[in-house]
Amino acid sequence: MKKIRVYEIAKDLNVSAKEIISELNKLNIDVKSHMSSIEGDVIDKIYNVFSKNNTKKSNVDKNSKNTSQTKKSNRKEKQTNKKDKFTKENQASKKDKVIKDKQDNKNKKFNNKSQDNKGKKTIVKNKKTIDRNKNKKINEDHFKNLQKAKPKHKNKSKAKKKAAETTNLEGIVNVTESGAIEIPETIIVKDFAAAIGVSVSQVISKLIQLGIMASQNQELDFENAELIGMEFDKEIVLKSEDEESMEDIFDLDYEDKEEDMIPRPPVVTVMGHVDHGKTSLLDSIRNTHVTKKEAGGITQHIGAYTVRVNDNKIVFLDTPGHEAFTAMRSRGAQVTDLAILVVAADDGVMPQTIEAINHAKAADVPIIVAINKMDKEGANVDRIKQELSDNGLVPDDWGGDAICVPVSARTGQGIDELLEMVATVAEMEELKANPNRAAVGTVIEAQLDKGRGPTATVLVQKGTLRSGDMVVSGVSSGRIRAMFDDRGKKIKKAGPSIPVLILGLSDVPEAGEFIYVTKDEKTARSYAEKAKNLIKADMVKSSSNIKLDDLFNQISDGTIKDLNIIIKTDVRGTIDAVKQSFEKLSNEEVKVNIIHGAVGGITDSDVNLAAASNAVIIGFNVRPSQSAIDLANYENIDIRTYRVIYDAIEDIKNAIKGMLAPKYVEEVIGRAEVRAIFKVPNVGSVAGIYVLNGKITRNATIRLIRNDIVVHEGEISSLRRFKDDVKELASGYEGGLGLENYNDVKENDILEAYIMKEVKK
Ligand SMILES: Nc1nc2c(ncn2[C@@H]2O[C@H](COP(=O)(O)OP(=O)(O)OP(=O)(O)O)[C@@H](O)[C@H]2O)c(=O)[nH]1
Repeated sequence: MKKIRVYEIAKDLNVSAKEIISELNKLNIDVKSHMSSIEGDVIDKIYNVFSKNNTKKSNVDKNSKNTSQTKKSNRKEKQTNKKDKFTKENQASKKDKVIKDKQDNKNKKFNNKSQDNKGKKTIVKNKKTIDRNKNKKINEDHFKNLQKAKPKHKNKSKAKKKAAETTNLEGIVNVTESGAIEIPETIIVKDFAAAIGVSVSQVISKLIQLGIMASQNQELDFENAELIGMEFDKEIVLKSEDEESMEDIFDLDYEDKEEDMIPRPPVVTVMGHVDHGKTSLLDSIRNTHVTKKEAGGITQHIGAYTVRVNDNKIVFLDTPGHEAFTAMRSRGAQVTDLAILVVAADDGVMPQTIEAINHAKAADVPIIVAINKMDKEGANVDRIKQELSDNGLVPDDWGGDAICVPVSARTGQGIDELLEMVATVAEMEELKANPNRAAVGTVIEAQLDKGRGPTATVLVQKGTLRSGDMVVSGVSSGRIRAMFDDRGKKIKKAGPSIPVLILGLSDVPEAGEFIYVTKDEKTARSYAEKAKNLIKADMVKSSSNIKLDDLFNQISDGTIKDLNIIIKTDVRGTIDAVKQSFEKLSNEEVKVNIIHGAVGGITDSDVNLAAASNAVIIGFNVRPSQSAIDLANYENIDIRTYRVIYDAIEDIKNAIKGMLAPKYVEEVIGRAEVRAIFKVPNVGSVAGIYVLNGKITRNATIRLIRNDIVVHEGEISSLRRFKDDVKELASGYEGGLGLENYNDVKENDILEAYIMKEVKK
């Protein structure tokens, strides 16, 4: 039988899930949350309660079946419904009132700048005729431009570029042969206004009439854009994805000629098991102290440092060591020319040592082993060499090709020799790059700095990066406002293999993402915009996947329970690390899914996603906005924030314990004797009791024992001491006790109180 979730009906009826639940409860139908589902005639009943017309209901039917209809026709239908709502908004029907009340409440609750929609609507109405005439003129001019820019020849990208020069919306908007305007899944309000050739304020006014408060820089989804388009008599269609790669379209990278290449410094990653001394080794090499400053004493972020050995430079990436950072570490190995594998001489080859060996091997990166903590008692080089051999890394003095150097980060023993080995191996690798070209690099780490905005550590790989260059990395673009080297010194340029911290990006880029210098601002912006739309489309896809049959069926079958998590962090690299750690907590009964991860504070849209997919939100070093907190309270969404990953893992572990089908055992907490019976009008019998042992609590279940036989079992309806309601009565006290739906209590009966206690697995 077809099932529909409460929130889906709420959405369709445009009322809150709470209202639906309360109506269902009135109908004696037991539903607990917006994720509960109802079926059969209950669906009809609830639609009747809300006096819904049949068209709407059949929409939900169709959506829930989700079979034959294409996405496009669904959209069309929804659009027609919305359009109806939109144009008939002044009719004071009951439904409209519900919608409006809800909207007003929402605005009051979640939008600090609550506005008087009514007033605005009147103004818009009066201006409507004038606006329409004005629009006509703007539209005609605009369309002339767009039509002019419409591709007339076969060379797609050239035509696109030309179109963009006129519309300044390259990569975002196109005009089809039939004159329809192609837009992506989401579009910025001001871009949309430009695309349809009306003023931004006109679009915003229409949005307000739809109950959407949006500024010119906010995003509009396709459905609303389509609706607004109709108001201006424009056909809006969804743009199909390009198959050409973004880098090709924007002409951002190319192969260098051999004769342009010159030697560059090696980039080295230090890897190894937790606490084997990676940070200490780098400290010893750089002679600074990093460990003390780190939260929880664990290296959380990738840093990069340049050191000088004789006349050569070596660049070190300080990759974090704990298992939680496996994903980041593997990224580190990909930009790396050489890996130093730290193995503590007193501890030996451990799981993460093996993992590190595999990462380096997969990336085809040579490994130098630093056998650390040689100053410690119990340091045993031969044992370590044996263990390395057992794991496919045969030391050179044992006939293999793995160079092993015994060191001590504490005393400095062997450090010079280690660096010399690095320089020698790097020389054999003949590492080269062309410094005279537009720079291409990789983002090693990125974060949101309170004072300076988005910052990124970039490892330049080709060309020379300069302060003032226009760059783009995924969705983030901007002109480099300032550039610093690894010692915090402001610099003007950086060549191949040099790590730099850059300021001036629009957003926090993703660690592991390429960063390109572009010829101008327009190219960078268009690239970033396109990347944003691609990601958004992916997110829409993946979030709707979560809501669909798969998950739903799995949960309702009871074959699997899912814990969905949304992660928000201050640093991009943490997302993958946390994702891995959390997903490892999955077991046979609970599956942990990270459904979304992003950098930045916890916003309303995170809460909405959590509500739609029944997820909890976990933040690292970020906080929810006030409106997200309000919305989360309203939607009953759990938001948890942490500073250290391990605390979060601990909490999730416990949450999982709670989610595992709990086992309960009965625990008797006390006994009382009935010494008198009182008849209370409108209430029934109340037993005057004396607590013999333990205690009687208000939430306990009572077993009524008469002559050693259980004659009744049930809940307590009242528990009093003198005239006051109490939560419990302790041993030796007297009081009054009423039993739910039971009046046949007799003197000398024994009341045994018990609770059901969960047994943790
Ligand atoms: N005796 C001795 N102790 C060392 C040496 N190197 C590191 N340690 C100690 O080992 C502990 C771990 O060192 P870290 O440098 O933090 O290890 P790590 O591998 O960077 O650890 P994570 O960042 O947590 O992965 C610290 O207490 C260091 O003082 C060494 O050569 N000799």
